[in-house]
Amino acid sequence: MRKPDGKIVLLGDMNVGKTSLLQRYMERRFPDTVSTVGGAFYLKQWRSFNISIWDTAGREQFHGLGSLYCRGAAAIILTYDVNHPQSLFELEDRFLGLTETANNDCLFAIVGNKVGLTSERDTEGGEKEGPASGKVGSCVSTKVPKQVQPEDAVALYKKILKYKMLDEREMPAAEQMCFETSAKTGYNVDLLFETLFDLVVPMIMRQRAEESDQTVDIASCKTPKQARSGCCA
Ligand SMILES: Nc1nc2c(ncn2[C@@H]2O[C@H](COP(=O)(O)OP(=O)(O)OP(=O)(O)O)[C@@H](O)[C@H]2O)c(=O)[nH]1
Ligand SMILES: [Mg+2]
Repeated sequence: MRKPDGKIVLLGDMNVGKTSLLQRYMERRFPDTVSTVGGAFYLKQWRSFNISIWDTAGREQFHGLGSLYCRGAAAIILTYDVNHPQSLFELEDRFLGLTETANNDCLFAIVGNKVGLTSERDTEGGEKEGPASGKVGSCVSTKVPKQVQPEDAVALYKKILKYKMLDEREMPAAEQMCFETSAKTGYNVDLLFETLFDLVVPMIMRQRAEESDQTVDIASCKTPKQARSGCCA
């Protein structure tokens, strides 16, 4: 298998929908998930480049692995659940510190997943409590009001650039890098991943160009003996 040319890592609290987002994008479906153990990756070919996309476990017990997965990352997707403000706070408190091992010019996307989440309420207006409640009746779906607003994500993005001492003028704008998604319906999921691929590809090309500048072409190098002229050559 060819070594990936670039790496993108999904980070965020358990249950925010990291695995679901990745499966929605790569497999075009929204299957039942189980909480991730450790990490796993998909390979995506984008133009002529191979990009690995890493899914990580949000569970506290796997926290220590996060910085290993972030090593050499070109982009990190910090994921939260728009219905759980705590999951946004956790990004700053618990997950940002794991990104120290990423590339110096690593990009950050802030993703609020589960937009348009609905809860089923019966016609009396009470919230459906699931099969155990024993309630029977006609149900209507109502949208759960979002608990986290896009401005909160934008504020976090700007804070991250400051924390990383990255120049805001040289980085993609917050509006380009903050997304609201639904892994369930697919809303904005392609946009998220493909925006990142398009940003990561020039980084890979730049890195390659820098590496080839530093490479010494042994064949074209003359040994001191060959280079010398005169009677002893
Ligand atoms: N309604 C709705 N549910 C979602 C969405 N995304 C994920 N879920 C549900 O949220 C739960 C958790 O999703 P996962 O993708 O497993 O979450 P995770 O972030 O990978 O969790 P860990 O692996 O434990 O870190 C599952 O029951 C999903 O079906 C979404 O966009 N909308
Ligand atoms: Mg998972």
